[in-house]
Amino acid sequence: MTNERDVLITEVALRDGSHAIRHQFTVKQVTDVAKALDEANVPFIEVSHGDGLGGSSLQYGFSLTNELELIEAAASVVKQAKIAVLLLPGIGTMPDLKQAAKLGAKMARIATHVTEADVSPQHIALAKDLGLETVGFLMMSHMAPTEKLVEQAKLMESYGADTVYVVDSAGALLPYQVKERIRALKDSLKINVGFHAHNNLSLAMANTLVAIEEGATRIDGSIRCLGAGAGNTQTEVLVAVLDKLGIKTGIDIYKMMDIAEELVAPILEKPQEITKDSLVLGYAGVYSSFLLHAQKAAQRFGIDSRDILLELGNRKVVGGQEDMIMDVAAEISNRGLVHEH
Ligand SMILES: CC[C@H](O)CC(=O)C(=O)O
Ligand SMILES: [Mn+2]
Repeated sequence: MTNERDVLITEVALRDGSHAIRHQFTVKQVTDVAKALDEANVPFIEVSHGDGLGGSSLQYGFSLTNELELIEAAASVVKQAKIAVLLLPGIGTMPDLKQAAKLGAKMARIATHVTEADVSPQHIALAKDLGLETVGFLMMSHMAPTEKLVEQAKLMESYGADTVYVVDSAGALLPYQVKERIRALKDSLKINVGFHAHNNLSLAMANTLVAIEEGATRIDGSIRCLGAGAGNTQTEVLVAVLDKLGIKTGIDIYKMMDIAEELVAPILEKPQEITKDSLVLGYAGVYSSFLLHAQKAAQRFGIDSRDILLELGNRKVVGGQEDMIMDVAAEISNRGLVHEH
């Protein structure tokens, strides 16, 4: 395979996909998938709890396997790929990042809400000090106007990030909105621009292509759509589409198809598709990682999960406010009782 790449893909199934399987990855699953992705020449493979380093908790869901063990295992089987880790300041800590680097992580993605880049300077600086390739990851990008996004991206650039990502956490952005955001970042930043999609409105591929057209060179995908909500841009499909467009990823399409079919499909509890709930995530602009939490709350209170998700969207609830999901479910359920009597 060639190492000539126009676009550098980060495969996120072993991190974003953790949400979809309730953080139940085993060491064997992670090593098998990471080794195969490495052999397919994927340049970056992200491994962490779905909510990033330190995410294993009552609030976000306990991991079956300690993520540090998963990171170490993945790092031990890759030859050319770099292992990336996600860190949300406030969930993960500086010691977590140091430990991940010691175990073989080579890229740190520091994620904040789109209006809160100013919580990330210490983490970005530490990642750089550790010699890691450093990415600023602006989540829920649909919630801020483009000027705000640019302001926040510039902050991350000033802290030392090598790349800033527009992250469509809810899968809520429409193609023209992606176009405007990526173009504005390309016009305002000197560093790389990246894009991370969720497929809740079936727009992940279209949005990713628009982002690339506007100059994004760092792109996330999840193989077999193993990501939160309806998953991300499906990596093996993206690799094929980019190949048809003459855009080089350096990734082996046949190997990616085989990994999707033979290694990743069996990990899924059910095939990834746009269900009524994942559609509502995109429609209402809700964090994709809230999906299973909302379904659990709906079951507990005997209510429709779509009502919970719509209300979370109305309230503009963001990452870190997972406890609101139960609160909202309880309120909806109480309101229901009031109506009945
Ligand atoms: C909770 C972290 C989140 O899953 C990061 C991410 O992939 C996103 O915001 O889309
Ligand atoms: Mn995501």
